[in-house]
Amino acid sequence: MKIFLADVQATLNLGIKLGQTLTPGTVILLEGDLGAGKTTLVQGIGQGLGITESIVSPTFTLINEYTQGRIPLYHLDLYRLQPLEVAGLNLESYWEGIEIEPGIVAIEWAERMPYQPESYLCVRLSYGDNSNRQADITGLHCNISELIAKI
Ligand SMILES: Nc1ncnc2c1ncn2[C@@H]1O[C@H](COP(=O)(O)OP(=O)(O)OP(=O)(O)O)[C@@H](O)[C@H]1O
Repeated sequence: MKIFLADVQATLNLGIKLGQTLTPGTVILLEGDLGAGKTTLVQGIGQGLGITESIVSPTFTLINEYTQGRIPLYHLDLYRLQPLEVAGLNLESYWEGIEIEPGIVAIEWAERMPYQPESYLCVRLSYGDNSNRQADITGLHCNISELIAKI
């Protein structure tokens, strides 16, 4: 499904709806060029979850965890890593909920993952004309039609 995002608020609004709708254990793979709007979407997800802390890209910390919302938000950014380094991170523990409370796992630069979870939502953001953006939402083994009906 393709969604036109006319401005920053439209990107935030999409994230807000996702944050209000998604269930614990959902993995969102975020793809798109530099500045395509990945972090903005996660900021919207945070708002939708009721997180009031400011959400910044974890480019250097790799993972930021926010636990004050409806369910936890785990925000990862793989930009600085090579696939082999990603492979050593044991990211599965985030979506399998091992030793953590299950939440939403949002992964920026998911293209760098050498493997993917068994089920996920993928949001690919791209530049449109006049500096707007487009989101292309796909999914694997997740009920995407039910989700899309809600957003
Ligand atoms: N729909 C939109 N239309 C126009 N500008 C937008 C839209 N969505 C987000 N932006 C703006 O694009 C800029 C980059 O957004 P953001 O930082 O979220 O991108 P990013 O994909 O996370 O970048 P990076 O790859 O560098 O981490 C920000 O200034 C943001 O406000």
